[in-house]
Amino acid sequence: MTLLQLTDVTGGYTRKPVIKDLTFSIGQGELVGLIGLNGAGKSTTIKHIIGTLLPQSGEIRLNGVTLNEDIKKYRSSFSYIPETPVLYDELTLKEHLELTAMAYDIDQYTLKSRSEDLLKEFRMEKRLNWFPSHFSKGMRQKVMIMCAFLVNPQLYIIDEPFVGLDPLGIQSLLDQMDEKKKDGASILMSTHILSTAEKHCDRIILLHEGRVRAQGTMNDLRRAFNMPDATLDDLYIAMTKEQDHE
Ligand SMILES: Nc1ncnc2c1ncn2[C@@H]1O[C@H](COP(=O)(O)OP(=O)(O)OP(=O)(O)O)[C@@H](O)[C@H]1O
Repeated sequence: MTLLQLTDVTGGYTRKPVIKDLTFSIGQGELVGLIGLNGAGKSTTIKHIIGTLLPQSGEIRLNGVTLNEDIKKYRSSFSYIPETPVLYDELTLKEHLELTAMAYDIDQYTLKSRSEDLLKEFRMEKRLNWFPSHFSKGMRQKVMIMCAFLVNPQLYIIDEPFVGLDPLGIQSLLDQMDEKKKDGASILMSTHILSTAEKHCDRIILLHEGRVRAQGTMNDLRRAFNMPDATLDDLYIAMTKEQDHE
């Protein structure tokens, strides 16, 4: 079943569009990678999906509704992990988790049991009463990740999840993502770590200058580029060369 559907979405920050005629979908239980060069429009696409930017034309449906039709249903269907962590300086890690629970109507019992698992998984149990100013970059990222997983939504939207995490943190995140997928949740992640994307994504969307250059499984992409044995790195470089010819 389709959870997220973008249809001919054009949008950006000014009247000049950054993303153009984007059409793609994410099904239940799917991990989809959003891949493209710096400036290709990955973060801009994500901003449209989470509703901080509105499409100039086209439509985004999540769980069957657009943001305008049912803002509550739309918003509660996803959680978002931004590229740069956004934390409250005056709240401890524990308070960040509590605030998230409050915002999403998560009861105390669920908060406690989910938090315990996440704190252990991300090796943050001893830092519950710390403030963000004492966290390293990776730890700040982990706070955002834990808050997103605490919510247990149908769709996770993750912008550049692996930057700043140590190898254990990356493995924990991949494990969490795998577990959520098994429970039927969907994940959209943008990343430049192509080997990880190739290994873990069910489908990949290759964005090029704001348009979908190709999408599908690795085999679909290989066919689209006519490169039968290519890795995602090979395909990516081929796409870059297309740009150089223009
Ligand atoms: N706040 C903004 N206002 C105006 N233009 C912006 C803004 N943010 C990004 N852009 C422009 O939108 C285009 C796409 O940027 P975007 O951040 O979506 O790329 P990206 O694919 O996420 O890149 P990266 O891999 O570097 O994160 C770029 O040309 C960029 O200059």
